[in-house]
Amino acid sequence: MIQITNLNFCYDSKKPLFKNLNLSLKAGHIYGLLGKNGAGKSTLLKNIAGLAFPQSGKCLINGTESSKRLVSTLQNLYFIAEEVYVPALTPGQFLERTASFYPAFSITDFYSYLKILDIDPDLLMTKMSYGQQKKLIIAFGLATNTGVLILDEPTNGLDIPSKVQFRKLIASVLNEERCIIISTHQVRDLDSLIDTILILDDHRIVIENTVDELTDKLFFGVFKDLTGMNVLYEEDTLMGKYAIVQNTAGKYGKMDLELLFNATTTNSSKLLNVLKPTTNHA
Ligand SMILES: Nc1ncnc2c1ncn2[C@@H]1O[C@H](COP(=O)(O)OP(=O)(O)OP(=O)(O)O)[C@@H](O)[C@H]1O
Repeated sequence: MIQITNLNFCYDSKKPLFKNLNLSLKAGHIYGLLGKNGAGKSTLLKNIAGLAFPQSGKCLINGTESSKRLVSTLQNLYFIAEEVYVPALTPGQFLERTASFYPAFSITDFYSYLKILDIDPDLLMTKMSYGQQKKLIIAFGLATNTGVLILDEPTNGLDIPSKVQFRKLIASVLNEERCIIISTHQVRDLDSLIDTILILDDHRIVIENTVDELTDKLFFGVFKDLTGMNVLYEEDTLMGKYAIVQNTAGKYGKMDLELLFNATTTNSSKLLNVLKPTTNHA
């Protein structure tokens, strides 16, 4: 659905942000995009959405370059930026003016999402708190029913009950035709939701694996003794070593996204070598 090939992008020619970045995203998945501050997550999402333009390389959505900003592409794409800005309209007025840009928009879904997220449909959006504004835009984005839904740090500003509702809603709107990409630092908010992990580091995507692929190859756990194991990353804890080891025994374990992120962004070569054979760029 989304195909990025040899993407080169920089804001300042002396500081390239992406160097020949490649990525392939399919419908029917929820992708979690992780990376350190300044790694370029928001910029990558903007390139996908046709809001930033590559110096070279291509970003295709269903075979069309998103930088062309064709109506057919834009009406099938919704991008929720990290910072939301709202006009002085009620949700109903906002819907009347903008929903028609999205042919698959569902008014029923919109009001139902507002109810679930506890948003007053009659309140002026500018009179809402930041968290309420963000939830309103999320409700609108989900109701567009676009094939591509991009959310940049969606849980920032959401309280705990709203995060729970957000997770439920996202899981409920995924279908075989929809590709959802979520960038986040709040890994604990989303680790049960994301089915494929993307880690952006050092100008490229270093991890592009499903959670199943990762838990097949890696085992996450606390160990008293790591002798004889292929230790890929370890942190000291009071209970022993919290480590990622190569899963040679085919054991089933739960992935710890935070530990994976720390491993990838500190010293990743051993870990990446273990993942290499199954890294899927299809
Ligand atoms: N409009 C812009 N003009 C110039 N430089 C920019 C612009 N937007 C972002 N940058 C720079 O590009 C780099 C990547 O920024 P970006 O916001 O994409 O990173 P990020 O991974 O989303 O960061 P964070 O996790 O802090 O939100 C940063 O060094 C930032 O300063």
